Amino acid sequence: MEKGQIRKALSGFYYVHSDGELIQCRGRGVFRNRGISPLVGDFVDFVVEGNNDGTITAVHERHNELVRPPVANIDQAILVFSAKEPAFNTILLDKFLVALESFHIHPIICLTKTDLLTSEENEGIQQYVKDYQEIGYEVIQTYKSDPEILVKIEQVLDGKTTVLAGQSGVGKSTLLNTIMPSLELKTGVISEALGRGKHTTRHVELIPLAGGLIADTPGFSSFDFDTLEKEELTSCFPELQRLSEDCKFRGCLHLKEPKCAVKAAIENKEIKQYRYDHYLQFLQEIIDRKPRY
Ligand SMILES: Nc1nc2c(ncn2[C@@H]2O[C@H](COP(=O)(O)OP(=O)(O)OP(=O)(O)O)[C@@H](O)[C@H]2O)c(=O)[nH]1
Ligand SMILES: [Zn+2]
Repeated sequence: MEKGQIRKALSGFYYVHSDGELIQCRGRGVFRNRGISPLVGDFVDFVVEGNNDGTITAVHERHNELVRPPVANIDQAILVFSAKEPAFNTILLDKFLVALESFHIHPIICLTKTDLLTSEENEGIQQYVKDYQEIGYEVIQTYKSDPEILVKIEQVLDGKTTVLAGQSGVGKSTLLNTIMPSLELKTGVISEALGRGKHTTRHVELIPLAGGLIADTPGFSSFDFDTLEKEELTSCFPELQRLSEDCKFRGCLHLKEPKCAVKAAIENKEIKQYRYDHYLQFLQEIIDRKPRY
């Protein structure tokens, strides 16, 4: 029995990477019966049968998985956000950050379309960049055909499995094409109107790049708070999480509890008011959510 990782799935075959080779494997019938379907990114056991062919016999436990693109065991996401067109929006940014944190996918913020900013607009944006860097997020700034982009993200990609995430039109495909010109993804096509993205016919593949793996299909373009519990929200805001260790009560939601370190930090202007406001807004969305049965 051998071990490897599924790097690509196509027409009923899984291409398992093992010892520097790609072995074409079939899934076993048992997967279909149990409703498990192997995903790109899965670490698997397989048996070799004949010349570079094999059968997957077991799928190892997943660290996480995404639906769009369908890929498992992701370390990090490059969260693509445009500085303009569509406008930079901290609520949406925080929503994506919370989503990724809740999936245990490390977010890296990539600000695109910086070429569209006037110097005045850029000043405003740079203030936000500073805010997010102070929280601890890495922020990469770039624009279409930025000749420096690979240098900027090389270190980030090294040793990690990365996906690109972000809302429609922010430049995800443009960025992927710049770092991997051989992909030739279509850009600027508004396809969501038909209810199906232009990427649905593409098969996701994990491609080696700069010492890591990157999913060739961007995705993860929206998120609601369906699966998040209100007690988990603090941990999705790194600066609140750090402070909450000093809150008097375990499970403090930082609303009106006495001796709350988060409220104190707001008073002292140690953390940004808008981040706390977004925390409150998301908390309310979770509280108002219809119970799931
Ligand atoms: N001016 C400018 N335009 C850009 C930049 N990046 C992307 N665009 C344009 O923005 C539009 C959308 O870019 P895409 O790369 O298709 O965006 P996307 O995030 O892949 O969009 P979806 O596939 O809908 O999710 C295209 O017309 C791009 O040419 C940039 O840095 N500067
Ligand atoms: Zn508190």
